[in-house]
Amino acid sequence: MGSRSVGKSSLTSLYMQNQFNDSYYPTIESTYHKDIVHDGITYECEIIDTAGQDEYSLFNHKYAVGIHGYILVYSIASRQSFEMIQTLHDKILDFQGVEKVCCVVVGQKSDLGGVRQVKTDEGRSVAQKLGASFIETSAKDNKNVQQVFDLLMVEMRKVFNPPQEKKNASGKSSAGGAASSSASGGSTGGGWFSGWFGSKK
Ligand SMILES: Nc1nc2c(ncn2[C@@H]2O[C@H](COP(=O)(O)OP(=O)(O)OP(=O)(O)O)[C@@H](O)[C@H]2O)c(=O)[nH]1
Repeated sequence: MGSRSVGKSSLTSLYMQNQFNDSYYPTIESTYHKDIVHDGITYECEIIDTAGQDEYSLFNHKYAVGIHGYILVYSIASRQSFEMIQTLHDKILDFQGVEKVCCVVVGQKSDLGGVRQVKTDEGRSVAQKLGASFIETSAKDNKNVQQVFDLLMVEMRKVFNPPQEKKNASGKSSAGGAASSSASGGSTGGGWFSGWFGSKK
């Protein structure tokens, strides 16, 4: 999610199809499916590329129900798009009725350093304030695109499918590896998140 033209579709299509398009076609909404392997577990993921938002856009309730994580994108060349990050995050919390969501804040178009309006540190500190991960990317230069989705997987795994504690021979607990999580899949408690974030294998 994020303001118009910050590069949400470009990030998604690069990640899904390894394609970048210089032309701009405003998105209505596109949904993609991908099996993502993270830490040895395959997750069936649904990725929704939304239309660009502004502060007056109505929040579509389907972006709150059954969604496990958010990629909030701004352009480093647009302060206005940066200011939308907090607004969007507030709307998400409001609609979900929770105090925290899994989130990655993305400063897109890092190739436009010459017309930068948002410093890297500003992006990082807003992400910190929201308890989110942070990364700057350039879809144009194919820089850090894969990492955006990896970071979100890390955030979501921590919350929805954490490695289980294992007892070792001495009886002491240690964090389990990937295999220990595979049986539980995404059903770590049911409720609103027991949708697609389930392990496949
Ligand atoms: N310089 C530069 N341009 C980019 C980058 N990513 C996308 N663009 C361009 O920015 C424009 C908008 O990109 P989109 O991916 O359509 O943006 P969007 O956020 O999906 O736009 P909406 O659908 O309106 O919300 C296009 O012309 C892209 O080619 C980037 O990393 N650097």
